[in-house]
Amino acid sequence: MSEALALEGIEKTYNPGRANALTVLSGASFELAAGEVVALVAPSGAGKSTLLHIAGLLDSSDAGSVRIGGVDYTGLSDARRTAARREEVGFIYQFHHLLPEFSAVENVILPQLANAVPGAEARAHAMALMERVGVAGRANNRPAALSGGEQQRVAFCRALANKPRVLLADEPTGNLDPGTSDTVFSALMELVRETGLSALIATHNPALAARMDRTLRLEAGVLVSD
Ligand SMILES: Nc1ncnc2c1ncn2[C@@H]1O[C@H](COP(=O)(O)OP(=O)(O)OP(=O)(O)O)[C@@H](O)[C@H]1O
Repeated sequence: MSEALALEGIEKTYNPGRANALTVLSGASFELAAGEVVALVAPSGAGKSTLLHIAGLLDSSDAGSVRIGGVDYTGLSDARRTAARREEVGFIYQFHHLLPEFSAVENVILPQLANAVPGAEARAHAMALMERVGVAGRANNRPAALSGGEQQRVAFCRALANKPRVLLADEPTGNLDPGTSDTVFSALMELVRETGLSALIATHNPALAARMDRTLRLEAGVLVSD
């Protein structure tokens, strides 16, 4: 199976050399195969968000390497890393972070325009994604007019709009009540499976973790496979 994402020996210390220095990652390594969906589980504050930000090239590590699609981005220019982030990675956060002044469908179209997809094609793709997760009927509403579950479904569509190689999600349904979380998570999993996407999904919820292919635990700065 080919590799979608690989971390090797990732180290990260906040405030290095200071009295409040905090080592969060101390040699974290793992590989995500193409099409694999992996749960990332750890106690609060253990460093899940830090790890996801480094894996998605939003933050740099102090040591170690990040490969996406076989390309090692360690030490590459900010321009290369920014382009890879836009083309290869989709992010979903606990809160939707949709742009409030744009409609739901426009939020899904915008990242495609940044990748030079023609407008009509971007709109058709956005509507197809929104149809698949049951929010096409809300396409022309602004995020504030949508329910929490609908907002998060639109955020899934936005993350998948550029057909990324890797999806990174940080508690993607953590902000929703348990019932809504379950149905919205099912919609996400269907979308991920249909598109054959590789995903690393942080969750505190053991029932959601059990629905993924395997679980990685972040313990004392390293990743341990269950
Ligand atoms: N920019 C920063 N500067 C200093 N310390 C930070 C910074 N970002 C995170 N930390 C600290 O690093 C540790 C790991 O944070 P991180 O957000 O990665 O944890 P997490 O596992 O995602 O937590 P949670 O599950 O609560 O979201 C925490 O103790 C946090 O306070």
